[in-house]
Amino acid sequence: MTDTSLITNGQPVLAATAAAASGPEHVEVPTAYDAILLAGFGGPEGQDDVIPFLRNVTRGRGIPDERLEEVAHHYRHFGGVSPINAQNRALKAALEAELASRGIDMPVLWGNRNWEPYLEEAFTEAADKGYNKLVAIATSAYSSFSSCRQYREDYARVLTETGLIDTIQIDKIRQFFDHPGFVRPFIDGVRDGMARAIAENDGLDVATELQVLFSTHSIPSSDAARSGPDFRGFDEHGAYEAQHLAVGQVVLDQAWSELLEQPEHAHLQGTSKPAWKLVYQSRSGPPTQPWLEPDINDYMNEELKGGPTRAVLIVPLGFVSDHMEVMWDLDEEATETAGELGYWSLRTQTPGIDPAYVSGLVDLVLERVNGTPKAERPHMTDIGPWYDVCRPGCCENVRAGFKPAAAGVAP
Ligand SMILES: CC1=C(CCC(=O)O)c2cc3nc(cc4[nH]c(cc5[nH]c(cc1n2)c(C)c5CCC(=O)O)c(CCC(=O)O)c4C)C(CCC(=O)O)=C3C
Ligand SMILES: [Fe+2]
Repeated sequence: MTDTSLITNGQPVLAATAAAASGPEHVEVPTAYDAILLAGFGGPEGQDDVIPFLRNVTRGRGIPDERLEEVAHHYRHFGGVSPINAQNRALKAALEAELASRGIDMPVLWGNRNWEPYLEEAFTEAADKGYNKLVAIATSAYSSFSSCRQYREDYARVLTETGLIDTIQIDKIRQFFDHPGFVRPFIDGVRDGMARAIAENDGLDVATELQVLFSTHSIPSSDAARSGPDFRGFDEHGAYEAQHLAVGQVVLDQAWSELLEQPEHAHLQGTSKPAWKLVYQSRSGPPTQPWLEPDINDYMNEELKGGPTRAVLIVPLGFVSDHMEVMWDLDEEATETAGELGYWSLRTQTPGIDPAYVSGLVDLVLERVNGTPKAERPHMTDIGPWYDVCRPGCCENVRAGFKPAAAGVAP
């Protein structure tokens, strides 16, 4: 008999692992998935889309249109067009090309949480084509409500609304913050960024005058505390902050050692790496609600100002592509703050469609197809490899309350 408390989305998880009371952490049993679901955030593609898009993002929270219009100005500034849909179209094409080049016959369906093409369309297309077992790639690398659980809740909501909850099984690849495919583009960006900082700032003392700012999306502190499974013993900022700190350290260490391998930088042997700091951006919500800090601009204005800093590298560590938060909050605002302080600054690349990232995502899918044992799964921090199946209560939103989620252990 199967234990029905162990469900992905109303269906028993693989029988081989259903015996464990808390469900499987890593599904080490091959699974014949019919298709990949690329699950995106979605973004507006013109001025008329902006408010309807923001209503979707804030669905169920009853935020008045006047307040949404305040948020809309970032989008309005860029003609009402978010770059995110074009980036997901490019990622879908790149995944298809990578799969084809490896001779893997798996279709890629694309659906967004907040804009066309919606998850509804992707699930309906899957059902029409008889694809009943899907493995999801959500375009978000870390553990938190916004970057993990909210996708899973939307799979459950949409499968329920479309009446497909008992037909389609959806699983997900593990959060990939420390997978080498995701980390490699950041290492390349930081290594090359340090080289440029040295080349463009005469006599720069890297150890004291260059700062590496790893930036990620701030989230409410209550979400941070609930990010990841609580039995892992993370501190009050949860898995979200711990994952970023661990990845930032790896990126800087690896970028530094690759820089020193270059003959023109060999003279840096024996000197100290630049200082680095995890900072946050894109805070929203009422000022009374605590969110993760420090904000990247506050950090420069309050901590770096008046010190020896001459150059900053801004590394968008929390982001998979150059979407609106990167283009606005980093390339406009943080870059302006750095300029006002007289700093040279450079924003380094996101993974986008970097070949390492694309092939890493395909490797992550194949882990699930092949049931790769945990011990053989690549991971660059001690925190990973992350779970295939989210743990009970993982990444819950205490503000919004409990909602059912697919692709995890219930509840
Ligand atoms: C952790 C995180 C990621 C993960 C990073 C990743 O996935 O890479 C992410 C991604 C994104 N967030 C995005 C846009 C928005 N996020 C909002 C609101 C919020 N995000 C939050 C967190 C995150 N968000 C939170 C805690 C809120 C407050 C809502 C609440 O209290 O629960 C709002 C509402 C307005 C506002 O509140 O400012 C908008 C418009 C876009 C699209 C960008 C584009 O169009 O290019 C993307 C990819
Ligand atoms: Fe967001």
